[in-house]
Amino acid sequence: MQQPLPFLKGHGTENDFVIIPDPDGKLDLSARDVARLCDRRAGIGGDGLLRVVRAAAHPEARAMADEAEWFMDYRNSDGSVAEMCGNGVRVFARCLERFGLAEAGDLAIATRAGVRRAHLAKSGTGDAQDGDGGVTVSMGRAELPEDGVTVRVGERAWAARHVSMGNPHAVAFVEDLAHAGSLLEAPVVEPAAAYPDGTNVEFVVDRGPRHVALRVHERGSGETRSCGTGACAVMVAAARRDGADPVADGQPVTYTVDVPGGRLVITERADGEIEMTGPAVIVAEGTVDPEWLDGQEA
Ligand SMILES: N[C@@H](CCC[C@H](N)C(=O)O)C(=O)O
Repeated sequence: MQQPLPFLKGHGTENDFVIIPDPDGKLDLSARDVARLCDRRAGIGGDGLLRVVRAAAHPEARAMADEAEWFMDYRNSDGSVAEMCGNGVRVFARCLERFGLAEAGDLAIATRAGVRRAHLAKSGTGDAQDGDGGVTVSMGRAELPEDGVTVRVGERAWAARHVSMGNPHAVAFVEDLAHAGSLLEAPVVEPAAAYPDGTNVEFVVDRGPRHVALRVHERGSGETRSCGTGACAVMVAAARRDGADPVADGQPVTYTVDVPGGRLVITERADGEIEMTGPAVIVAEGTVDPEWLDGQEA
């Protein structure tokens, strides 16, 4: 890489991202490059990376280009690719506004899990957390395979619910979030065959009626301060546990989901579509030294 590489840094409920604009899809960011950029000590630092690419310029998104101009190429902090990132898609929408590539209002974003539709409140309106406008995203429908899954941390084990939000989740209701321990290592999820590509794991407690709190261990990133797809998976698992099924009942249901880094409000509509609202904040912008990125030192 010869030229300084522009980047932004942003977060949604403290799930933080390095954002790299690459409209024409010219950059070849290897897993190693991503891991170096996301390194909190030797790099910029982030739970993941969002590359902003025109859908028409990316082989995985070309088929969506008629519906969505921009593709969110999301990578976990270890460099692995994931299908979807819920906090990331809000921050991505905020970035498009920041770059002048989209205006506040409605916009479609292509992801590996399909097109997601976002509604951006105008920046600086002060009508959401962090002094910035909130973003609402239609996250698609949840899938709930009926396979029995167990999550284990040390000596403790919980029955968990398998939920797909385009990416995989195992949701375990626990008595105390501290029971999940340090989460420095990935929880053991069994049977492993239920998740051939690994999984994100959420631990959930009740806070009140239709109000829960979670901790999450993310595939490819470790414990993070928030996971948007995870919060949606938790919302749906909690609703089913509480006997609510909006498609069957013809009634939408809304849960408040607290995460270590803030709060998300999530509605499952009567047509099954899940809508998540939360903050999306850009905190910095700069350039990466190409010599550092290309260098050999770890
Ligand atoms: N933090 C994200 C999820 C990112 C992807 C996840 N780690 C995976 O591998 O599926 C979110 O906000 O949804």
